Amino acid sequence: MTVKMTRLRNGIVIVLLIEFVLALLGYIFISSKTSLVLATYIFIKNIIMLALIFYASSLINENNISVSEVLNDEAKNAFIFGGLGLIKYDKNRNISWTSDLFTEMKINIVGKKLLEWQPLLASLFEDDDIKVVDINSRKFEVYNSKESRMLYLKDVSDYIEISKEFEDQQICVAYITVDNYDESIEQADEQTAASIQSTSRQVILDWAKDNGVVLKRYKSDGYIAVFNERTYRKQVEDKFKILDIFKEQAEQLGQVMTLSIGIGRGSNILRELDELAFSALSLAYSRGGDQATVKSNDEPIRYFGGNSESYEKSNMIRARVIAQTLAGIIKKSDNVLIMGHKQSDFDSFGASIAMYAMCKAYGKKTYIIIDYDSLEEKTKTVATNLCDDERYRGVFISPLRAQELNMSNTLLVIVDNHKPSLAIDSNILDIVSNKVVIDHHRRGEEFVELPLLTYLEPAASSTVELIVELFEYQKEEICVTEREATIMYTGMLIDTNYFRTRVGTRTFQAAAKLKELQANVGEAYKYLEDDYDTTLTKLSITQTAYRYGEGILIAFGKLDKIYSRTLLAKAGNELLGISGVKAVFIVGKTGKEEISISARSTRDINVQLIMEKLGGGGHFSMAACQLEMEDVTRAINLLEEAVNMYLDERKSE
Ligand SMILES: Nc1ncnc2c1ncn2[C@@H]1O[C@H](COP(=O)(O)O[C@H]2[C@@H](O)[C@H](n3cnc4c(N)ncnc43)O[C@@H]2COP(=O)(O)O)[C@@H](O)[C@H]1O
Ligand SMILES: [Mn+2]
Repeated sequence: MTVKMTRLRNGIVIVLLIEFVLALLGYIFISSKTSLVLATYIFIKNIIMLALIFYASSLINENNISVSEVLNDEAKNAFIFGGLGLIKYDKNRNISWTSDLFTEMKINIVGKKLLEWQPLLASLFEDDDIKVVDINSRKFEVYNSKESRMLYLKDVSDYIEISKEFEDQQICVAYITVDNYDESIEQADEQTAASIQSTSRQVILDWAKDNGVVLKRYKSDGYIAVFNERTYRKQVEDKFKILDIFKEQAEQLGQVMTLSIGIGRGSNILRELDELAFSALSLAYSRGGDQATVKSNDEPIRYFGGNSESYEKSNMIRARVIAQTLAGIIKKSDNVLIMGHKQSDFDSFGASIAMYAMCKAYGKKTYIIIDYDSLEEKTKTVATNLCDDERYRGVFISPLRAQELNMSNTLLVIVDNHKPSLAIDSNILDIVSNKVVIDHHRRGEEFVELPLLTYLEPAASSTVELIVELFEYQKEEICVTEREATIMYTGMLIDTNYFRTRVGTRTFQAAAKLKELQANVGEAYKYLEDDYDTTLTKLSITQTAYRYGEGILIAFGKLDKIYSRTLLAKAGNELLGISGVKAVFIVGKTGKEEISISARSTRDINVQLIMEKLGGGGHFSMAACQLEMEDVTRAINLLEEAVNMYLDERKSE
C-alpha cells in the first residue's frame, strides 16, 4: 500500500470513530428512542465499513502495483539500470507481481508457478540463501525473503564473466620429462637415436603450439611449461591425451618411452607453483610415470593416465647411489630398527631379514619390529621357527619394546610400505627422527614424514628384489644363511605370483643372487603350500566367479564367513591364470565390519586406479582395498561402479 492510501484509510477510520462517539453522546444527553436507534445504526454501519476498509487494504497489499507507484519513477529507472528485479509470490508459490525489469526484458510470468518457470529456485525454499539462475541468457543472483514472499534478483552476468576470465588466466607451471629417454638413446644406433630425439621433441613442441603453451627445454629429456587455467582445463577435458599421443609415436619408433608431467596450480606465487609442479613430478615418477600429476594448494592431488605398467630401467646407477648413501647412513647410526607393514607377509618379512643382514655387516645392533598378532599365517610359522636360531636371539622385538629403546641416534628402516597407516606401528615413526624408506609400491598421498632417504621403485617386483640388489654395492661382505635366502626368495614368489607378473631382468638377477646364497627353491614352494581345507575354501570362492565386462571376473566369499586377506589374494591369483582374463576382483569379509577386495590384473588393466577409487591402492597389477561395512553385496555394487568408472574414463581417453 502506498503512504497516501494508508493516510486516507486512517483518516476514514478516525471519521467513522468520531461519528460513532457523537451518536453515542447524542443518545446519552437526549436519551430518546430515536437517538438510540440512530446510535445503533451508526455503530453497525461503522463496524461493517471498518471491516470493509481493512479487507480492502489487505487486498491492496497483495495485489499488483508497479514499483513506480510504490516508489517514484527515478527509483524504477534506477532498479532497471542496476539490473535489479523483484518478484512477489503468494503462499502457493504463484507469481503475483514482477517489477519493471521484467517488462523491460519482455518476460511476462505473472500468474505462473514460480518453480515451473525456474525449477532451480527450489533450493531457495530449502537451505540455500542465494542461487544463480539463467534468465534470457543472463545470469541473475536471486535472494528469497521468505517472510515477505519476495525474490530479489541482481544481474551478475558481467561480474561472472570477469571472474571467469580472471580464473581462466591464472598461471600453471608444469615439468614435463620423457621417461626412459636416455636408456632408449643409449641402446639405439645413430639414425634411430636421431629420430628419437627429433620425434620426442616435435611431439611436445606441437602440443605446446596447439595449446598456447610456453615451453622451454631445460635438459635433454625435460621441459618446463607455462600455461593458463583455460589450457589446463582443456587438458583435463581431453584426459591429457598428449600422454597417449607421445606413447604411440614412441611405439612407432620401436621405443618404450612415455611422459611424466607434474603440474602446479592454484597459487598466485610463481615460486610456489614451481615447487608444486616439481613435487607433482616426483609423485608421477614414483607412481611409475606415463601420467600427469596435478598439485594445487587447495584441492586434492589429481592423477591422469598411468595406463602402462612401470618398466624396468636398465641402468643400475640409481641402485648404486642409493646403496652407497644407505651404507653411509647405517654407519653413522648407533643402532637400527627395521619395520615392515601390518599383516607382514613374506616380502615384508623377507625384506626385513635382508636389511638385517646388511646392517649386521656394518656391525650395528639391529632389531626387527614384529607383531605376532598381525603376521600372515605362513610367514608367522617361518618367523616363529627363525626365533630359535642363535643369530636371532633378541632380534625380534614388539612395537612396545621398540618404543622403550634409547632412540637418540637410532635409524629406522621402513620396508615394503611407505604409508604410516600401513606400518606395523605408526607411533615409532613419530619417535625416531632418522628414517629410510625402501619400497616398491606406487606412491600414494600419505607418506612417512621427512625420511633421510627414500628408495621407491614401483618397477621392482618386490622389496626383497630392491634390497638384494643393494647387496652388490656394499663394501662389507653380507652373510646370509640358506634359510634367510629361502625366506627372501619366498617373498619374491609371492609378489610376482610365482614369477608370472611384474618380472624384469633385474628380478631374475636378484633371484639368481639368492640362489647363489643357497636359497632352497623347493622349500620356498613348501612354505606356501596350502592344506586341504584351505584349498577347498579357496575353490569355494573361485567357483562364484562371474564375468563383468570383457576379460573381467568378480568372485566373492560367503556373506557371513570371515576370510584372511591372503586367502582372497590367493583366489585372485588362481583366477588370473584363466586364459582371456585381464583382471579379477575377489570380495570377502575380513572382519566383523570390514570387507576387503583383492585385485589382480595382467598388463591391460590398472587395478591400482580402480582400488584407489574405493580408498585402497597397491600396484598396477596387484592392488586391494578395505571397506568399512558388513554387506558383501553392497561392496560388490561399489566395486562394479568403480570398474565402470575406470572403463568409461579409459574409453574417453
Ligand atoms: N588400503 C590399502 N591402501 C593401499 N594399498 C593397499 C591397501 N590394501 C592393500 N594394499 C596393497 O594392495 C596390494 C595387494 O594386496 P593383497 O592383500 O591383495 O595382496 C597382498 C597379500 O595379501 C598377498 N599375500 C601375502 N601372503 C600371501 C601368500 N602366502 N600367498 C598369496 N598371496 C599372499 O600378496 C600381496 C602382498 O603385497 P605386498 O604387501 O605389496 O608385498 C598390496 O601391495 C598391498 O600392499
Ligand atoms: Mn611387497
